[in-house]
Amino acid sequence: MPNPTVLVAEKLGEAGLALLREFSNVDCSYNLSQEELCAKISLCDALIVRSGTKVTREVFEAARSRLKVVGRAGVGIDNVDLQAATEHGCLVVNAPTANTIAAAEHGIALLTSMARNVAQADASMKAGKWQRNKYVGVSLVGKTLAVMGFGKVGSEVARRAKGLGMHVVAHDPYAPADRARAIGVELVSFDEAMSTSDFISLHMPLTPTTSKIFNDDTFGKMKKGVRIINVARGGVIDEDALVRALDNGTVAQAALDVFTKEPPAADSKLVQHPNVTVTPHLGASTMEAQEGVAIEIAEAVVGALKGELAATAVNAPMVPAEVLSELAPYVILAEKLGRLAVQLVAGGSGIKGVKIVYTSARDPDDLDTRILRAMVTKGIIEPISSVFVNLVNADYTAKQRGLRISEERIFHDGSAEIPVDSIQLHLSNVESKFASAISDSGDIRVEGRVKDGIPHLTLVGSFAVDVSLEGNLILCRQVDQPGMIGRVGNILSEQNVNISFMSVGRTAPKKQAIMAIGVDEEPEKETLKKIGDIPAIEEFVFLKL
Ligand SMILES: NC(=O)c1ccc[n+]([C@@H]2O[C@H](COP(=O)([O-])OP(=O)(O)OC[C@H]3O[C@@H](n4cnc5c(N)ncnc54)[C@H](O)[C@@H]3O)[C@@H](O)[C@H]2O)c1
Ligand SMILES: O=C(O)[C@H](O)COP(=O)(O)O
Repeated sequence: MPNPTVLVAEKLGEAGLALLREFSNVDCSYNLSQEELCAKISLCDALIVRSGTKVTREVFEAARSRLKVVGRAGVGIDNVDLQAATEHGCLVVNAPTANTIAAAEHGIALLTSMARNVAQADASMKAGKWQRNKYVGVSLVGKTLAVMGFGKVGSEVARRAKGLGMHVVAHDPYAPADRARAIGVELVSFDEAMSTSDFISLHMPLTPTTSKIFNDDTFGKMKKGVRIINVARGGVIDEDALVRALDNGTVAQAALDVFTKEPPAADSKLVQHPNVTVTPHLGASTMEAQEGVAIEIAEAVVGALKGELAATAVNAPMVPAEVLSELAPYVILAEKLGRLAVQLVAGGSGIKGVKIVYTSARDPDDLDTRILRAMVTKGIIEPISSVFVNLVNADYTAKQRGLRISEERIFHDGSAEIPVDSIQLHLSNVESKFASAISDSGDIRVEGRVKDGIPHLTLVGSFAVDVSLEGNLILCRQVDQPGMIGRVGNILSEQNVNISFMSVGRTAPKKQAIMAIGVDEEPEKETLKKIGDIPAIEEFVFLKL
């Protein structure tokens, strides 16, 4: 396999680039136009951007399924079309933590410099003036600051503002009250935050709900002479309404790091307003934050390219690293069971319903099965289509194909140290090319377990077997009689096919049995035919795992 290619479309810290280069070909091409990006992207396995690149549906379409991961070297993913990414099975990862402090510090820098007219006074002095009376500021101590969006950045801003002696309230419909209480911040309603605050600092993401949430109506609810800081996203403010509020004195000052359109027009009334302090989206731009972000995103992208499940996935379930490592062998088991089950289905017999049954000693809340369900889906769909299925698009792809996947948990009286005792797949309303795979309830049924970290097949239909799920598998149903293992073994060894495992499960001595044989190589058709010709063998199937 050639090394993957990573297109880095915006400036990234050296430490991140070095990590990427260890594993991939890195193409640093900055300031690409949309057309240039679309032209390049079909040659790339990963794309890394900051906030300056729009990763639109057009980009995903132009990638023609090669693009596996988009890494956003920062927090905000409003410049990436997540729906299009998901539909194309492209994972989007971000670097959510490394620039938090930088953004919070920039928020505080804007707050303090705005209150004391630092930028305006500096410009005035550089223009040769000495205007001490013009630039009298306002004090922060004892004033009320409303933090709108009490997430990572918002809570760090709150913590720092408390240190400046401010009274801090916060509004965030999703923030836990105990986190606010721990910092000494009161969570209040939107309207209360608007009407009681001297300073309002914005820290929410740009979403359809927050778009232009600060508009004529909300400025109308604010205390006259309020001061606003925005280091979140320009789009949360209706910028024309803010200019009106500044002009009529409702808003005394604003300090803005972010704009609806970046860069804003040179003659933007907002940027040029005398009561507005602006910076060109510098919140994350410290040496320390950029090195941290570069490393965070490079690790996430390399991990995703290696097929590891990302802990900072934006369009896939976020699964903590410790859960990922604990579930790793079960992830393999789930995919192999799916792969195996679909190969047992007779041609022309479309699969509609799949039930996944987990037996586990864990409390349902302690077992996150989303990855396992995604991997079963991958195992079922990939062998019968050209679609690339991963954690990102598994549910979407299943739905598109009319595949209903349900899950059931059965409590197993064992150790809760082990996340899953067994995984069973039931494929309903299908015929099987290996009749013995049909269980008493009429479904194709396979079951597996993890033993010593290795996935094993433990049940086919109603037959207990025990064979590790590696390489390829031959399943034979035979009349249980001595010498069968030797006969099949001889046929395979004649063609130099190495047998890795063998297991026989029978209903009763001398009755029917299922022989499961693990083989490293794929036997030729002629060899398989010879096995089928053994009189005691009633049916057999060759399965690729
Ligand atoms: N200027 C910069 O360079 C810079 C740097 C870092 C982050 N940011 C931006 O800052 C914002 C916050 O980043 P973060 O890392 O703290 O994200 P975060 O996800 O940790 O926090 C966002 C918070 O906003 C809350 N929220 C969502 N909808 C809300 C609403 N309608 N009203 C109030 N709160 C709402 C969420 O519950 C969450 O707690 C993002 O927009 C991010 O893109 C900008
Ligand atoms: O969302 C973010 O992380 C910040 O807005 C930083 O964006 P940037 O990487 O373009 O500086």
